[in-house]
Amino acid sequence: MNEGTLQGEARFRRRAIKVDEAMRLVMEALELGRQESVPLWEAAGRRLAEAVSATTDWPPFARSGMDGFAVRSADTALASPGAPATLRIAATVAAGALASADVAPGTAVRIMTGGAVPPGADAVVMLEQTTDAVVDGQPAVLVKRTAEPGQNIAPRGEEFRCGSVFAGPGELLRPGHAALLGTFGYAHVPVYARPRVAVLATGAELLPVEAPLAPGRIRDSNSAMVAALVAQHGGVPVLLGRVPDEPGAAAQAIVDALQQCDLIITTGGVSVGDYDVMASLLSFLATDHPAGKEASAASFASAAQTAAKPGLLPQDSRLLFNKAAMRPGAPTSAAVLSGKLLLALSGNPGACFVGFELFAKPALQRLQGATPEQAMPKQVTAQLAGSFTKGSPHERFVRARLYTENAVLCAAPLGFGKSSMMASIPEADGLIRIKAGSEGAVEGDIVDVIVL
Ligand SMILES: Nc1nc2c(c(=O)[nH]1)N[C@H]1C(S)=C(S)[C@@H](COP(=O)(O)OP(=O)(O)OC[C@H]3O[C@@H](n4cnc5c(N)ncnc54)[C@H](O)[C@@H]3O)O[C@H]1N2
Ligand code: MOO
Ligand SMILES: [Mg+2]
Repeated sequence: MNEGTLQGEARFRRRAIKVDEAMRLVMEALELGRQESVPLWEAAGRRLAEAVSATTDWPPFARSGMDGFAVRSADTALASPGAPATLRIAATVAAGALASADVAPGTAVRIMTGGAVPPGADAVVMLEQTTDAVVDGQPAVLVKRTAEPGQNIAPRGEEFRCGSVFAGPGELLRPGHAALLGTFGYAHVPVYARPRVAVLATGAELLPVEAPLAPGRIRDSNSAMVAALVAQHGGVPVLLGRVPDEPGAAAQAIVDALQQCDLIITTGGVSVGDYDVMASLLSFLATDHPAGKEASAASFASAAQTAAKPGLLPQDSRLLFNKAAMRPGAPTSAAVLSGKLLLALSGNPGACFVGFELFAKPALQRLQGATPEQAMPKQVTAQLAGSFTKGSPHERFVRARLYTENAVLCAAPLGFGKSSMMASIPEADGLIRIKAGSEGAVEGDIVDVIVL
């Protein structure tokens, strides 16, 4: 593939699809991700891959809820402060031990919180409601009140019956689940694996972060941002660095990424410029490509020098979209390559950020076990604080700060919000959706906002 064809393919006709449709296509293209077993200590924050159930009744034995005395409630039926019941102390039981004697009529067992209630007892009287005594030279206790049957005892199986399911596949594990998993002996937990996400920057102008600036060049900031977003949303970023706008290099990097990653994110080179390498590579999947789908697929394969890896492409490969009716990020593209999702985000940092939130974040959630509904961006309505005009007919995603005033959620558009700008990205709490076809929105309007 020479520069001439690259130019021709990049200019290949593209049809913009609505953002909601694009998000749906991405979601439909994804299967649930890989599963693995992780130590309990790492399980919180992951989604479960299999149902987990109680492996015993819980509590596993009748437990005392107080420090005090295990008694037969009938022995205390007539007790009062003036005429306490006198019970001989038959044994003492700490948590973790079993009493050496049962509670026979006229006796009590001294018991600590968490101790197993001995046979015979049906109530625990708290220490504060008793007085120590000695009767016939034997230790005894005076109980000054009637004990109700069951008082201060957690019966066996009160919370869980053995075998009952307490969390199902796809459920997001919270610290409370960790407590239950620990209780029921799950030292390892079946969860969805953290997806490995290839992060590849395209563009001959890009320098590594550590390099001094040179005329006309800039440092690659998208890789760092995308890697941070991937990690924030549960994935493992695999940094593939930068490739120049050269189809062979880009295709080879992508073919390598397919072998070690679950999802591929590229940035840059998706527009119609002479050197927009991703647009050119993806055009091979378009069914109405001038050269024909097969011919252009072959050109991708040869660009990637995949001869040594037969079968990797173009099986199970298709274009999902190569233009979305949105700004920023109109040229954002997505494809399935060898069964894996490739998201080609715009190089402009603002558009790259928005593209990640709309497409990559949901994809990461889905790969980690979320249902399509759970995976989609969380959207709320808010009152627009400040007006916003727009020129293009496309739907607009405006970086915004969110705050509440008089119990109303407000969204204030941030400055420096152009596609090429990044100053407002760190401050953004949400993306205001300004409807397609509108000329904008005015202060006080109720708008949809994607919460970041
Ligand atoms: N004639 C047209 N020109 C452009 C159109 C159009 O429709 N017709 N679309 C514009 C829109 S909208 C966008 S968005 C950009 C998309 O550009 P690309 O995705 O092709 O990205 P590049 O051309 O590679 O770079 C754009 C811009 O971003 C900088 N960049 C790229 N990669 C990085 C990186 N890793 N870190 C930091 N900055 C990066 C790059 O230097 C450019 O300044 O196209 C418009 N053009
Ligand atoms: O679609 Mo672009 O990100 O507006 O400049
Ligand atoms: Mg470009």
